[in-house]
Amino acid sequence: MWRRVSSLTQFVSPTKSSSILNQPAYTLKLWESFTTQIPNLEKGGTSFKDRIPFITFVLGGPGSGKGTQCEKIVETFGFKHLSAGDLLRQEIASKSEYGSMILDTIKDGRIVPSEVTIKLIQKEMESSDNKKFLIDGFPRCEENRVAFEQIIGAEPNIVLFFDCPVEEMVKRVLSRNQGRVDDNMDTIKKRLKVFESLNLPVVNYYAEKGKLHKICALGTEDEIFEQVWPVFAACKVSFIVTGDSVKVNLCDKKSSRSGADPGFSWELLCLSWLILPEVNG
Ligand SMILES: Nc1ncnc2c1ncn2[C@@H]1O[C@H](COP(=O)(O)OP(=O)(O)OP(=O)(O)O)[C@@H](O)[C@H]1O
Ligand SMILES: O=c1ccn([C@@H]2O[C@H](COP(=O)(O)O)[C@@H](O)[C@H]2O)c(=O)[nH]1
Ligand SMILES: [Mg+2]
Repeated sequence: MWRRVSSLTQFVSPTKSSSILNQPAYTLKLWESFTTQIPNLEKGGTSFKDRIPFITFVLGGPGSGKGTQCEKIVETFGFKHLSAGDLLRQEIASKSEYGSMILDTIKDGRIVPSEVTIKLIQKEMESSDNKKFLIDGFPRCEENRVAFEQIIGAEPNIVLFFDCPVEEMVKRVLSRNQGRVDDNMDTIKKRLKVFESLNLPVVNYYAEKGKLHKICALGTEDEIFEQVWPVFAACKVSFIVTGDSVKVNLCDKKSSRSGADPGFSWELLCLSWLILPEVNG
């Protein structure tokens, strides 16, 4: 038996709401893709295979902290992290047919052909049980973006953009010390040019579509995550169907955070009215 979740208004904070997530239709779709155990109402069960992926693109210049924040998002919200750069570096390490081309391209700060990168991302997405993906450092240009939509047949639900001053990015990359072939001044200059001329148009495209969440990438890692957290927190609600009742749990990490508000929970409100049939009368 389904029961309407009561007292949802306590979670609703309209003043903090994000424009895109305010739309009921979008919210419903977002919910379907974000929840890991959403009940399949028609079949009366949970269909993991049929779940729609929830895709987050994570964008920002070299050294802006994408990878660092992705680790925190994974830890807190259980996403699968797919760093396009890491996938390409794995190709180099495995000496695959594209390995030397990828190495030359990365050394020169250029962009690897879309088909190569997307094939690697696609393989990871298809083989993952997790359907919530953080795609880090991709798309790098408009051509990447269009090719992803065509090949994967999906658009991102959310786009994060880590906005960082150039001097800070250079400082971070030069002190990264991970032995990357592109962490040197010569390549950094090229990467920054590519970022400005090719990455930023993608960022602007998603801003115009209302999907962009711009994060100020200055500050400590924790301070930055304070801005990232609310973007996902409103979606992180798990359903536990137990017999004739439905429990809704807000993000379990909420109480451990200092001073941040989860933002809003229009999702919960919409769920109350749209998803859960009121069987109990
Ligand atoms: N908020 C921060 N303050 C200071 N240093 C940071 C911060 N966030 C990350 N770093 C450090 O900066 C370096 C670059 O961070 P990270 O690798 O996460 O960036 P990135 O955006 O993934 O870069 P790239 O695009 O080159 O892969 C790392 O050494 C990381 O430890
Ligand atoms: O989608 C992508 C992602 C990366 N590259 C190339 O790899 C390097 C390093 O990428 P990071 O995200 O900084 O790890 C990047 O400069 C490009 O040369 C790519 O071509 N396409
Ligand atoms: Mg990175």
